[in-house]
Amino acid sequence: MSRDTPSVEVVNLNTHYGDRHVLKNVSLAVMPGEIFVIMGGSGSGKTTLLNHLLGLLRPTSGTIRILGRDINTLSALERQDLRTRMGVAFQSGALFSSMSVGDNIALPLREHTALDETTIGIVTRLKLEVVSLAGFEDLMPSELSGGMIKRAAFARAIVMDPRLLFCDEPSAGLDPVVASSIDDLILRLRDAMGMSIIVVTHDLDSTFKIADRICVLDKGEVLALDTVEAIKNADNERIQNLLNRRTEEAEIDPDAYLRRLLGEKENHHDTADDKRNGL
Ligand SMILES: Nc1ncnc2c1ncn2[C@@H]1O[C@H](COP(=O)(O)OP(=O)(O)OP(=O)(O)O)[C@@H](O)[C@H]1O
Repeated sequence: MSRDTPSVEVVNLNTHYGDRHVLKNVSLAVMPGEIFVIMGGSGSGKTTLLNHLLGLLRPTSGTIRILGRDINTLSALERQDLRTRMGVAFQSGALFSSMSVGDNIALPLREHTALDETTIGIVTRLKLEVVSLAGFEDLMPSELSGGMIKRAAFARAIVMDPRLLFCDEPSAGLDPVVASSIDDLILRLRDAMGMSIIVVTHDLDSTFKIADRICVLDKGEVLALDTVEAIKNADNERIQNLLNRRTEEAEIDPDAYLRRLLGEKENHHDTADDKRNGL
């Protein structure tokens, strides 16, 4: 495969759930070494598109080529071979709770390679080091923090040195500092391993930090596909609405929100009115 062959190429993809048309003529191409972010509001079709790229759904019409192969024409064996060149870091981490971190990460090597246990141990420890979890192989997933679980999921996703890495909502459920460190990890993985990385997210801060290009989905359509700068400066009203939604959310005062949820009244003791009223 040449450097000019897209790692992922989607042409005129259409999907229906029953009568519902959920992906409408979606076309895109992800180039080698590119971090490509699929973003959009809830229900815009991000997960459906990701599931297509992973070969988990069949489209109503359209073509999907992964690493140069049309995934809907592959035999079961060819499909399995292709899967070994794709890594997936799921939203929840999806580690097996009954296995140690090291065994979770070694699993793809044990299932898909003939490597001996010594080599598997070395590769596992190397990948843990890449995600800054060196020395954690004997812990159980329940002993890890949310951010560490995501890191371990990344270690497992890259253990076979994939050409293509998929990340589903990598920053979901993390506080901003930990989320930002996961963004740094994604950038570092791309720079160190040169793979294409496809990230599905609705986190705008993360998108703007890591993306080479952004595909904005809206109601199943590609609303825009461009660089960070171009998306930020787009004068399309629907894109601006998506970007502004973040601004509105960021303006919510978390303490006031919590007080409202608890049914507490606003505290007026320091207001000018209270002082005037002698309170
Ligand atoms: N299995 C299903 N059967 C029927 N409709 C579905 C199914 N899965 C998703 N949908 C619908 O398809 C549309 C796209 O859903 P999808 O989950 O791909 O969106 P999304 O962008 O990933 O949303 P979110 O960010 O909330 O996860 C939505 O209207 C959703 O209700």
